[in-house]
Amino acid sequence: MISDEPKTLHIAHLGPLGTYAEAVAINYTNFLKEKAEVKTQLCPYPSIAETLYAVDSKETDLAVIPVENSIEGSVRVTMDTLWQLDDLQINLALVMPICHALVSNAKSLETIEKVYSHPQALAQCQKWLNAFLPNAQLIPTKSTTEALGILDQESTTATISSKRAAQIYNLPILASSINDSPENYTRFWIISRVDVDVPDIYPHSSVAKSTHTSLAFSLPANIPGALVKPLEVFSQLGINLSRIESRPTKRSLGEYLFFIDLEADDSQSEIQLALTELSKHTEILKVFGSYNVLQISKSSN
Ligand SMILES: O=C(O)C(=O)C[C@]1(C(=O)O)C=C[C@@H](O)C=C1
Repeated sequence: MISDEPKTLHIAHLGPLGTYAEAVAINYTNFLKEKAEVKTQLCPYPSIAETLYAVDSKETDLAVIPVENSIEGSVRVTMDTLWQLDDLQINLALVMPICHALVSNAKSLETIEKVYSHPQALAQCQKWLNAFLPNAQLIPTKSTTEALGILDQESTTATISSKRAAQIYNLPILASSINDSPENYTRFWIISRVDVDVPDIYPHSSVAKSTHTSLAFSLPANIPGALVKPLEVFSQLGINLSRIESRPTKRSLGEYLFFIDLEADDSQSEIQLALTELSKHTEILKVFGSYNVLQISKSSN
């Protein structure tokens, strides 16, 4: 018998409970419920790489992954893992305002000896940490919530987490808005396998056309001008780049992969032409697809 029950979409995100990635997944789930009447189940994973492996191995349909932060730049593990995997595509970008808090049972800042958090969060609060906790040991964790469980046993320990996480774990906030710039945003991508039909969150609107396309490539040879040729393809076709990042190929020192975001939709004829041209000047070319960008409101984390 064929069931009329809508399929439940499983969405992988960095856990445990209370991460920023989970807050983004909740927002995305609300969009899906409202616009496409889809059921979802959130699936926390212990690391960002594992959320991508979950989609790749068909354990989940989608993954929410952090890509880039306005203070600290790219999330390197995201780029490195995306490059390793094939057949994944970006469906949507969500930009989340990030407001960090210092969470601790300590009576005052003076008694704090250790601060745990995700390296991105520690880096986004460097100046504040130098100014207010110059002697504290900074300990990187896999997420901003991984160490929240130990705070009840350790009164000289703190974490950098969201206000929402402090509420979920019922823990006190010792200092709020501790990121070095109040304009702190992280861009996340919603990733699926290319063969998965992801519901359209704009079914009845005119916002159908995608605004961005992302891709990555390696170069055929490490010679002068090797990067100029691929970049010229975009300038000659009048396609604007909104981001370019390099990562080591991990094959030999000084060899790089390039990650590029374009302000265009890959169904446009210029982009089709650009991709054909680009394949002539690159060694491996991976196109992660076209998507729209949505802003999440400040009250969400
Ligand atoms: O640890 C979390 O809460 C995350 O969702 C990860 C992450 C990141 O990797 O950038 C997401 C947003 C913030 O920039 C800090 C950490």
